[in-house]
Amino acid sequence: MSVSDTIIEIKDLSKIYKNGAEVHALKSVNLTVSKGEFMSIIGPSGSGKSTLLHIIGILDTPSKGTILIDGKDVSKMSDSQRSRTRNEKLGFVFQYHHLLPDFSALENVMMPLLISGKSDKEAKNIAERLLKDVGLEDRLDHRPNQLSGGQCQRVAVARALANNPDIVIGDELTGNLDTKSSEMIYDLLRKLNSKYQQTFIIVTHDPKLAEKTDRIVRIVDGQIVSS
Ligand SMILES: Nc1ncnc2c1ncn2[C@@H]1O[C@H](COP(=O)(O)OP(=O)(O)OP(=O)(O)O)[C@@H](O)[C@H]1O
Repeated sequence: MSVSDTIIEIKDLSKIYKNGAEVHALKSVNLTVSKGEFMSIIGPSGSGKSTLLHIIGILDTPSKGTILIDGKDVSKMSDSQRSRTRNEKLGFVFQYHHLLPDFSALENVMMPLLISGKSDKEAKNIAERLLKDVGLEDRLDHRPNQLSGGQCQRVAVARALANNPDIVIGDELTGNLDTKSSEMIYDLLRKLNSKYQQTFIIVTHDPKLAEKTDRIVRIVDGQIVSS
């Protein structure tokens, strides 16, 4: 693998939470992720999956070790550089969709594009294309309460892709959905991964869903035990 194929490089990374009893949530984790990988992180409850995902998403900082995103050391960045990198390079989908209830599907996907300075017309074109990609071209004007749970998550996926991030992160993104809708979302992610060549990193409890990804990273007690 050449250096330019690497999008995330994690070296000797540890996370210790110190509120009350010390918890060693991650212990000397090493992980290299290539551009365009479709990867899942699995492991028992409390094993450190979300902690690792939050550090990759620049939502949290390691206690020790380094994380390079696209060759840049995130641990050495100022707060404003961290925010900029997060906005430019990362897209997020969480267990709950966090869509704005008073806005339509189209407006929810347009929102991050308008915030990043796109014109109304550009934002609308991109949002329409992405909502078509997730199979919701006939639901553009529906608000979240007029959509099913699976459809809301599909809007959330379209919104995460709006600013064309290099890395899309999903934390138990199908945790509230039934098996059929969950599988549909994973098949959709696979399709988007092939179409846009973005890197997908998804935390899940469900080994059957993880099987749908190209690489499974298994964490037990803060350590990667297989990859
Ligand atoms: N903010 C925090 N403060 C203190 N301890 C924390 C904090 N967040 C997580 N932990 C602890 O760190 C460990 C790893 O938690 P983490 O949420 O990363 O696990 P997880 O594998 O994602 O679990 P789950 O599958 O149940 O969501 C756990 O023991 C947890 O109690």
